[in-house]
Amino acid sequence: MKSTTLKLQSNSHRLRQYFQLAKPRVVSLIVFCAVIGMFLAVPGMVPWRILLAGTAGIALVAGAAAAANCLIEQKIDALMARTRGRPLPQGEVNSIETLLFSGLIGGAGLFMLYYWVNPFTMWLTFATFVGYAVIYTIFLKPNTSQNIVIGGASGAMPPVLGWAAVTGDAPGEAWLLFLIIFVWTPPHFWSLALYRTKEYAAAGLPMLPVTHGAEYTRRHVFFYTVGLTLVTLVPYVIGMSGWFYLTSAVLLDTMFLGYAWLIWRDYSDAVARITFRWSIIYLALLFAALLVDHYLPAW
Ligand code: HEM
Ligand SMILES: CC(C)=CCC/C(C)=C/CC/C(C)=C/COP(=O)(O)OP(=O)(O)O
Repeated sequence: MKSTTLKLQSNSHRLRQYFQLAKPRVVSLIVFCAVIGMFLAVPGMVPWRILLAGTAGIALVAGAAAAANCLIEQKIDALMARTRGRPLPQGEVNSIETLLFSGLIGGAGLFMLYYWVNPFTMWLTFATFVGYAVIYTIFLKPNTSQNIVIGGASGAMPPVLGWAAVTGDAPGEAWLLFLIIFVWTPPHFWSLALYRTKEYAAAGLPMLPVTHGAEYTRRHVFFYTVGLTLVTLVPYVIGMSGWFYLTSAVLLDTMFLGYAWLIWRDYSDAVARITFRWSIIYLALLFAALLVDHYLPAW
């Protein structure tokens, strides 16, 4: 009896470790943005098969990409306080197990997308996987301070994937949502990098504050946030969204600009931490506003 309980406990511990490899918190916001892309693609309800298989497929492939990133970066992860506790540096799982896990869930996700959604979405999602797990993780991240700007393209793909899942197409509106996440990524990441510069330097990663200094990075956070503000107004300007979205975007942008201004002109690690946390809440609320606006009667 006691040994059965212990075995169950250790099984659930192992499951939790595998779950952690898939970076579940980041992936949940990615999936949220993809699902909103699905709803924005059509006037009425998204067909259930597309909603369920599309969501599960994109989540599985995003989780596989995150696990592949953990596999490739295990040595670097062991060097940084923020990432040291991950399952690979802790020895909770090994490289082969991680490879199998990533291949298995990624393969299952691609299969679902191909057969239950459409082949176009499967190929786009596969390209996104390669963009993050190979191009960003192996080539960009260790080699250029623009790593997250270029690599941000794969993180920005979810709304396009969602849109493609429903329509089999990727029109301009979907790419506008892509652009929002693309321009959001630098202030999101660089605010974290600013208060973790020493860790990145110790790990030998050429993140912007390591290569170009804090002042340069702080200015870039501010100007990217100005760019983000402008891009987030476009859905209203082109008639894709209405007043509810515009009001929400202006409020959210004002907060973000306020934090970004403080980062530039009155920096403290505490402000950078808050800005990083805010960037996540901001993106979730902005996409939620797009969704609510989509179903509100025209104002
Ligand atoms: C190249 C693009 C990106 C980079 C370099 C990046 C980097 C990071 C880093 C370093 C963290 C800290 C995780 C930690 O505390 O251990 C983080 C957290 C987070 N990121 Fe990003 N990110 C990117 C894109 C995205 C995208 C596209 C999304 C969602 C649409 C996203 C959502 C999140 C969320 C929700 C968290 C919080 C996770 C938590 O609380 O554990 N990120 N990001
Ligand atoms: C198929 C699909 C939708 C894929 C999505 C790709 C994906 C998981 C993008 C998220 C970006 C992300 C977790 C960046 C973390 O940066 P990092 O890896 O530099 O952070 P770390 O230092 O925490 O590992």
